[in-house]
Amino acid sequence: MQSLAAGSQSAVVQRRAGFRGQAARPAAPARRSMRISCAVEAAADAGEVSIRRRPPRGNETQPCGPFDYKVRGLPDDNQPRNILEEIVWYKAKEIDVWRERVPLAALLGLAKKAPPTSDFKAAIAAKSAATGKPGLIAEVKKASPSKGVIQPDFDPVKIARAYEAGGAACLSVLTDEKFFQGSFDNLKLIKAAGVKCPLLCKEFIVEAYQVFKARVSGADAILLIAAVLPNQDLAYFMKVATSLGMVCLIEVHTEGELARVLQLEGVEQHLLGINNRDLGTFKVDLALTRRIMDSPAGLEAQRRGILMVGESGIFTPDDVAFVQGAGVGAILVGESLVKQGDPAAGVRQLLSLDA
Ligand SMILES: O=C(O)c1ccccc1NCC(=O)[C@H](O)[C@H](O)COP(=O)(O)O
Repeated sequence: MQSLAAGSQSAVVQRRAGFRGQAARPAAPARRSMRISCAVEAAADAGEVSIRRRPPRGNETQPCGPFDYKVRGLPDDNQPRNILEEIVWYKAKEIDVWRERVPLAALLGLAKKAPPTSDFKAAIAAKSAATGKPGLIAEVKKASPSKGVIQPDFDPVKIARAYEAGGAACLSVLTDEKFFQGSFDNLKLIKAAGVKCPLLCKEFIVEAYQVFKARVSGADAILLIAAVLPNQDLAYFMKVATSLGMVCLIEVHTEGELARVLQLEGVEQHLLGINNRDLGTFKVDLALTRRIMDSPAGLEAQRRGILMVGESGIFTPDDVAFVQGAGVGAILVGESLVKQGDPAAGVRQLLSLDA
C-alpha cells in the first residue's frame, strides 16, 4: 500500500509538470515503479499465512485428571501438513509450561533490567564493507528435523567463539529444544561468555512471551516467520521487539509472502530473509533466492534499501557468490559451518577470506 501511494504521488507530480497541455504521462522510471508497486500489491494476495496455528479439530490428547485422554477418530486433516506446522503446534504447549514457571509479569521485569542490545544490522554492514562479501550470520545448530544430529560434539560457546574469530558478523542461536536440540540457555551462555557478535534468537515465535524471553536471554534480534504469522501479528511482534531494542529477521518462503510483508509499516528498519528450504520436502534450492529477488516484490525491497538475507543451503564460496549476485546483503549459514572440525577456518573458507 505504502509503495503504491508513493508511486501515485510521483505520477501526480509528473502530471502537474505536463508541458504545453500535452497528455501528461509519468516519466519512464516512475511508470516502472508504479508497475512494480501494482504487481507487488497483486502478489501480496497470494502470500497469505500457510501454517495453521493449531489442529483444526483440537489436540489429539485432552487432559483428564492426572492423565491424557486420547481423542479417537480424528480425521486426517487434523495432522500437521508439514514440519513447520508440527513445530508450531508443539510450541503452544511449551510456552504454557514456561509461563507457569516464569509468569509474563516477572519476565517483563527481567527484560527491563537486561543490559543494552548490540546493533545487528550495523554489524552486518561493517563486515560487508570490510570484506566485500555478504555479512555472515553463522548459526549455532546442533541438529535439525531434516538431518538429525549435525554436530555430536556440540559446545555452543566454543562454536560461537570460533565463528566470531573466523569473521562472522552476527550469530544465530537455535533455541528450539524438541526439533533442533537447541535451548535458550545456549543463548545465555554465549552472551555471558563475552562473544561480541550480535545474536539472533532462532525461535519459532507465536507469542509475545517468546520475544521477552529472547531479550532476557541475551538476543539482539528475533526471527519472525511470515508463513506462520499474519501481518497483524508481525506488526505487533515488531513493535514489541523494537521497544526492547531488538530488530527482526522476517523470513519468507514465497514471493507472495514477501509482497505481503512489504506492506508492514517500518519494515525497512528490519531484515527480510528468503529461506531456500522447502518446508514439505526439506530440499534446498538457492535459485529461490534469485527468483524472489528478481520478482516485483524483490525489486521493490531492493528499491527501498531493505537488508535482504539468503538463508539455508549455502555450502560453498560459489553458493555465496550466487546469492550475492542475486542481491542479498547477508547470508544465514548453519550446517556447512557447524559440522566442520574447525568452524573458524570454515567461515574464512566460505567467505574466501584467506585468499
Ligand atoms: O534445518 C532444517 O531442517 C529446518 C527444517 C524446518 C524448518 C526450519 C529448518 N531450519 C531452520 C533454518 O532456517 C536453518 O537452520 C538456517 O537457515 C540454516 O540453514 P542451513 O545452512 O541449511 O543449515
